[in-house]
Amino acid sequence: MFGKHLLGWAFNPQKCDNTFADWYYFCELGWAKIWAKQNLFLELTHIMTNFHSSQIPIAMTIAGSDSGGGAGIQADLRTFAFHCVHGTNVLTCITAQNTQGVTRVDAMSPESVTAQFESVMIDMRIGAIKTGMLLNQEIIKTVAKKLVAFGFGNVVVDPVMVSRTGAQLIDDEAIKTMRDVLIPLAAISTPNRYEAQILANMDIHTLEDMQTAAQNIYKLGTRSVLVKGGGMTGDLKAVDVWFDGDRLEVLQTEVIDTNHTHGTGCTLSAAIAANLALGKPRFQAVQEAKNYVTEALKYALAIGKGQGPVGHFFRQFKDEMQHLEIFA
Ligand SMILES: Nc1ncnc2c1ncn2[C@@H]1O[C@H](COP(=O)(O)OP(=O)(O)OP(=O)(O)O)[C@@H](O)[C@H]1O
Ligand SMILES: Cc1ncc(CO)c(N)n1
Repeated sequence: MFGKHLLGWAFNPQKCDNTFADWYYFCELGWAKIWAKQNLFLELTHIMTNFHSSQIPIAMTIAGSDSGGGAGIQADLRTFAFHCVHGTNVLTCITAQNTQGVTRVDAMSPESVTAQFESVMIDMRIGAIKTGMLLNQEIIKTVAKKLVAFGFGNVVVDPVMVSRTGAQLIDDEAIKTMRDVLIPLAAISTPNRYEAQILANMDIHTLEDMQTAAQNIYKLGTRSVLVKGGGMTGDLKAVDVWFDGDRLEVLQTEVIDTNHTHGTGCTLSAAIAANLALGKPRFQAVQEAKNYVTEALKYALAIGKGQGPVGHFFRQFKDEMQHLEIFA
């Protein structure tokens, strides 16, 4: 394309939109250089096309919008970008939300969810998908149906049902559908403490409880499960439990002393999906994602009157914004 453009310009300079640099190039360097430049463009176009089709990892988030920008698709897309993974998104609902809570939720129609999903899937090679807030039974069923129709198995299901503070976010019917229909399609499910209590049908207070819950949830059909500890107390806040039918692992990092934990769960599942899209094995994808969340928590942003979001782009913040004292 660039080559053709340059050729057109060379034969008819008035009709093409060229820069002064190109004009100078034409006058000063002569035809031989023009042809060299054209060939360089052709070469670059070739490289870009090849890069496009085979090397750029792509992930998808099927989730809700958070107007405050800390959780939901906003957190997911930032997380994908951090991992140099192109992010696509299927919007399920729009929340009016800030660092203090959610004041309104509007659901997208199942038809819209289907159209968004199909539009992306028929055009791009998606490496991994994560699901977040799916809100109601109809949307959960729609997503499950589409995953089956496209035979897509590399899915991280973050079963957003109960907030970390224990508030139920979706109705009982939707919870049942999540457990019976979507969790069995997951490569990895990532319930928080309260979601794990519902899915495993037990109370969770100790590390042993988290381990038992992980094993119970595995029986629902998910290929592996990570029970997250953010809703626990003390050191267990930074402990997650992994079970894949074979390995039972405890993943522990340091506890970060901050109130600004909004969107940790979204960020974790998006980072897992990004790592899967990068071709990493499941357990490694989870380990690296947990380390990413821990680092992002260290640079959590003290914005708003409530719980601020984690600092997804801590690498840039570390160097450029330290002096602003915005961190938790
Ligand atoms: N204070 C903390 N220090 C270190 N790690 C934490 C802390 N709080 C949460 N985490 C980690 O963050 C990840 C997300 O877990 P969490 O239980 O907070 O998910 P969630 O409740 O789904 O989050 P969300 O707030 O997005 O709903 C887990 O790996 C958890 O261990
Ligand atoms: C849109 C959205 N998805 C997920 C969560 C859970 O953190 C949230 N608060 N908001």
